[in-house]
Amino acid sequence: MSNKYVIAIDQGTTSSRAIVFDHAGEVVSVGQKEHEQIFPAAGWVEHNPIEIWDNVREVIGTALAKENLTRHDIEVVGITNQRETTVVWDKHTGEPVYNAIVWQDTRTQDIVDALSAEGGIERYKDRVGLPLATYFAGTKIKWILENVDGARERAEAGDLLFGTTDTWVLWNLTGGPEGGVHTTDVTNASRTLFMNLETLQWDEQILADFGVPASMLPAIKSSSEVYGTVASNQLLREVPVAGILGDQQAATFGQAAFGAGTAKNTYGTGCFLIFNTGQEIVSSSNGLITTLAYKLGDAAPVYALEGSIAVAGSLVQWLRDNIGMIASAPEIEELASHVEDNGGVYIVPAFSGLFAPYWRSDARGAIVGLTRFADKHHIARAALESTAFQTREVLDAVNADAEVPLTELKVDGGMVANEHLMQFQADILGVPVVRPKVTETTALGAAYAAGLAVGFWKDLGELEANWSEDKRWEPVMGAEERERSLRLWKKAVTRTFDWVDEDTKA
Ligand SMILES: Nc1ncnc2c1ncn2[C@@H]1O[C@H](COP(=O)(O)OP(=O)(O)O)[C@@H](O)[C@H]1O
Ligand SMILES: O=P(O)(O)OC[C@H](O)CO
Repeated sequence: MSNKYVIAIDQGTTSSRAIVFDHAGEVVSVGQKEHEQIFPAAGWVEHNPIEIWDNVREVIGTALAKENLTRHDIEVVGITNQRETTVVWDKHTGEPVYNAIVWQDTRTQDIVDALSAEGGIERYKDRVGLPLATYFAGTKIKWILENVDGARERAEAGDLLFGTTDTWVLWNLTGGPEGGVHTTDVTNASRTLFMNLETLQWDEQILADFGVPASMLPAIKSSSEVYGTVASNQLLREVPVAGILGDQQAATFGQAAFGAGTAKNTYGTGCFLIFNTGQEIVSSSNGLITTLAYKLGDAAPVYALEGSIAVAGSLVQWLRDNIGMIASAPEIEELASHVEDNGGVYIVPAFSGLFAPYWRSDARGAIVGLTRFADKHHIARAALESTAFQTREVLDAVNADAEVPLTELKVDGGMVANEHLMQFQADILGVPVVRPKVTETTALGAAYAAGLAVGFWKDLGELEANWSEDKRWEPVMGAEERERSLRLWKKAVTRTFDWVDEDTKA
């Protein structure tokens, strides 16, 4: 081992981070910068890809500078990313043809409706593991081709490239128009609606149905191999880039959830529970999606079931930015602690419809159970509780699909700093919730994938040994109370259905 460290780039929904890790998996240095959330219309969410790339370069510089590191201290680069968020750009100039359309964006509902007219939303589920939904990248590519002037012609002429933000960062990092590597990994490819889960190749028939030219799509590689080296005009020049994992899969890897039957739940902008099913492709009968967990070089792929929850920490952001109820996200904990319970208030944050296990794009957010008694403390509490209830519903789905119930849940992500939420989560699940010492599991997972490819770490056993428990919350709520509040939550969920119709679209 010539160099001491691995750097991971975590291109997330709210910010980009660069984190330097040592061989023990400990954080050595962090650079982080938020980017603008652009909301051009109700249901539309965009990011500026140029801002994202500028921020990625800046946070790499910050992380190195803080500890006086240079590229010579860094063995390898790993990339992890918000998944599904779609960038289309000109391969000759590197100019995006449109802003990045973010995973939460619901503008492609008409495309989903048209495609599902034949075969319903599960039309492609057997092949790709996903229902047709606005969430996935394929619908967003189609929207860009149909709505950006000249995009279809340029794509058909072979001038445009598509990528999720892993690919956008990799292409720019490795030279952009001058030889940039146009590649993604199996985990990101599995979020497009275009990758066949068995062959791990793009499905030509689905591409034809969507009208998307194959020439736009990146090569699909494993999650852990050398894709290229950083270009000569970058700070990390000549360092190999050797790991890519979508952020939720990266967190699974960083939590050392390697065996079939292991799981983790990440509480960030959204909340995503991933359950490792090993080499088996399990099709859910309970509203989960089937996805890739990871693939290490030439080894067989590892699959997973996933419960995707669109809104978790972003509800806290919404209370901060749109309502002005709090000045910072952590303040919600103090506010919620003023009351013993939610006062009968439930918030169902169906801002982008509801993802797992409902997949109801016609749902929109609701606050129910309001009386003159309810105040901001109850609202704060209900906001936090909504994340815990949504997690309970996806855990129930996992347990129903897997038949062997999970006996504890490993957690990570920005919201797990919230002790109140973690206790309530254990109460509502009825199983312990366990937080590891390193909660930057997303970046750690990408670092691990990259480090394994170049021998910085030798095997999964070495990574497992790095994992250690920080804190555990045991359930204390009685079963009757748990089931009563769950019934009320489910009643609240039904109140959000059927909201989107011709009137709301007008
Ligand atoms: N103490 C807290 N209590 C509740 N929510 C929090 C707290 N701290 C951060 N958050 C929420 O966590 C999210 C940030 O988590 P992070 O894992 O960085 O997200 P992402 O990777 O999606 O960008 C934000 O949505 C924020 O509102
Ligand atoms: O940026 P995060 O952590 O909210 O993750 C976003 C997911 O990858 C979306 O599928």
